[in-house]
Amino acid sequence: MKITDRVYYVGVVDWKANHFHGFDIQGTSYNSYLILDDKKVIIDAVKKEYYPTFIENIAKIINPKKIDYIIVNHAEMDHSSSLEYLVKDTGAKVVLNKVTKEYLDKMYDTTDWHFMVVDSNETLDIGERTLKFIRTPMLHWTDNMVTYSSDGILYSNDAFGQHLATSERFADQIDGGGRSFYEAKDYFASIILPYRMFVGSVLEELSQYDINYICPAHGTVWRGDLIDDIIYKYALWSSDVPKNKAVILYGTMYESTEKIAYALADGLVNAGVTVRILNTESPVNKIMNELMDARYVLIGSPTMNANIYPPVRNILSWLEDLKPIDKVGVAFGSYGWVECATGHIYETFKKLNYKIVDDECLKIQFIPSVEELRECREFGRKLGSTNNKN
Ligand SMILES: Cc1cc2nc3c(=O)[nH]c(=O)nc-3n(C[C@H](O)[C@H](O)[C@H](O)COP(=O)(O)O)c2cc1C
Repeated sequence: MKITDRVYYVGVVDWKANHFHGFDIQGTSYNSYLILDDKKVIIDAVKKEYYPTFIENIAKIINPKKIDYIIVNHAEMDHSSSLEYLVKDTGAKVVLNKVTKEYLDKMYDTTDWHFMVVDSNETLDIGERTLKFIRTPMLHWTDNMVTYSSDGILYSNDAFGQHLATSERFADQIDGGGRSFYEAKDYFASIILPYRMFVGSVLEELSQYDINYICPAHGTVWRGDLIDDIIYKYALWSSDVPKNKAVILYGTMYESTEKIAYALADGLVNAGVTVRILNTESPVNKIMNELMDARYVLIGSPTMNANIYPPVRNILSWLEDLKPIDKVGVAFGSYGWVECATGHIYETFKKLNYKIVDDECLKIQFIPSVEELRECREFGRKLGSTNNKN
């Protein structure tokens, strides 16, 4: 499939992927691009099991033996595990930075591979186009880089990517880009978020280039007005500026904690706060997608075996790792005889430096009464009405 003049999509759409290291997805794609200039270049590869389709896609356009270079922007296996076959079938030189080389040498038998090791800002002339390599370490591995082609194409690897399986190749072809933006946010919230402090300098570096297409390694290609929009979104998502929004997460065995969650939501909505309620067993990427830009995080858990309910503990550990910051934290829950869950939630809030708002009315013995729920509703209303800006 053609992206632009003599640039082709040769990647593979994975329609059936529903899991990606702990995240729930509805398919994805492993994107690879073929540039036909004086030199023939492949940018990034696909997962090993999709190699037959990948090489067939290439062979439909050019004899694979004519490929001169394979650019490897990132060593992660979803892009690299087919390289052993691709290098053998093409005989092409592998262009990568020294960290990526170190990782590939560990992962595969690279004894017979021919390498060209490049550093940030080095260039490679391939005819009419010049490729420039720009290191983007920690977005999202230590080895990442992007490749800018002088015809205005940024091959961004995982940055600006989305887990999305579609027959359309361009973001603007699906809901005017809406679906791609949603999935890009999901991807950012679950994969890029802990490294968001590195995003600003990368965006600044990229601002000096004319970009007509952003071709990521997953999902759809950004072009036209959507380029500025996705760059703006990356700046926004990495800024930690919250909306007047509350995310209420809860686990429950017999729905008492759920009743508290709904009462808190009622109060917050009354105070004009946007509310999202999610069970802690929801996919973590869906939770993080909503939570990332919320001001209030309210987490509820029943007490179970003198401890926190395990599905809630699980989400606390994701929070500690992905580190969404600058939030107001509230813990709540139902218990039978001795309340033990909320202390664990507050421990996480403290680690993340959240402003904690606490009240005894949020710990309820067994099934909440009408009066207890009224108090929770009132708590939610006050929380949303007070200026809790950190
Ligand atoms: C398997 C199990 C273990 C429990 N362990 C405790 C406990 O150690 N301490 C306690 O105070 N309550 C305990 N409870 C009681 C629950 O905390 C109580 O029923 C609470 O209302 C459940 O809230 P939920 O309806 O949101 O699940 C336990 C309940 C179950 C089912």
